[in-house]
Amino acid sequence: MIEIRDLSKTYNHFSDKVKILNNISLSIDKGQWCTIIGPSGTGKSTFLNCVAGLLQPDDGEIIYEGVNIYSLKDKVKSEYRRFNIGFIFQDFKLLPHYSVLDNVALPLIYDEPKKPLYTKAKSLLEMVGIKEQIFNRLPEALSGGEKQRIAIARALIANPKVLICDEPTGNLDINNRNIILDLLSEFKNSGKTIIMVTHDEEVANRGDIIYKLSNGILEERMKKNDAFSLESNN
Ligand SMILES: Nc1ncnc2c1ncn2[C@@H]1O[C@H](COP(=O)(O)OP(=O)(O)OP(=O)(O)O)[C@@H](O)[C@H]1O
Repeated sequence: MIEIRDLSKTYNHFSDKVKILNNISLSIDKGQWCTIIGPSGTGKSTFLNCVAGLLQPDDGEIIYEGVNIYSLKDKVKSEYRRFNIGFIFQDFKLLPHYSVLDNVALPLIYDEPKKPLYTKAKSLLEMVGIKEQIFNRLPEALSGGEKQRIAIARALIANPKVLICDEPTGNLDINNRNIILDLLSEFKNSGKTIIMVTHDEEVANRGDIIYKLSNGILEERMKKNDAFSLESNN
């Protein structure tokens, strides 16, 4: 279970202060797939970054199974995140000087023996539909969709309990999108938790619960067949 309590975040733009998240409280059950939608610039990535322990909120607590991550020292927090929380960034954040295979293996390079780690990395890459021919390429020689799938494989390498995804299918064609959605469904069915931001209605409807972020507040939305269209909300 993830408890988000009274989460607030303000950005400063010179003398202006803009409140992006306004006292958000939310519980996400273990094994739940929670989707967040909302117009561009409303703070969805900010919310995910705060929840993942990557961006210190101004106020509030983020509690993973009793662990308040912002009360941990930086090093302990990074370790906690590394083994419990997988994060798929909207802009992938692949390391430019490392190969596809190294990018996927790197999170655990100091923790696991190299041979089984690389075997696991290869099998994850195959699961997301990346062919062996590009395992040794650098990220600059990849398409957006390939980068996105590699970022997904990297997020899964440590077998995290929670996967936080910022538009994980935004660059994918329908076939690859469906491969990733099936993989995420499998992840969820094994008791893991997903928190995902998306602009794609079909992707949003794969979640158990949908929230819309606007004006700093999260509101629960009805799912497909309940007379709402994400188009009109974005
Ligand atoms: N580090 C920062 N400093 C100041 N303002 C920021 C910072 N990061 C984001 N913002 C602003 O905060 C607002 C929310 O940004 P955020 O990226 O969280 O939105 P979003 O809902 O994820 O957008 P999108 O759907 O376009 O990805 C935007 O107006 C953005 O310009």
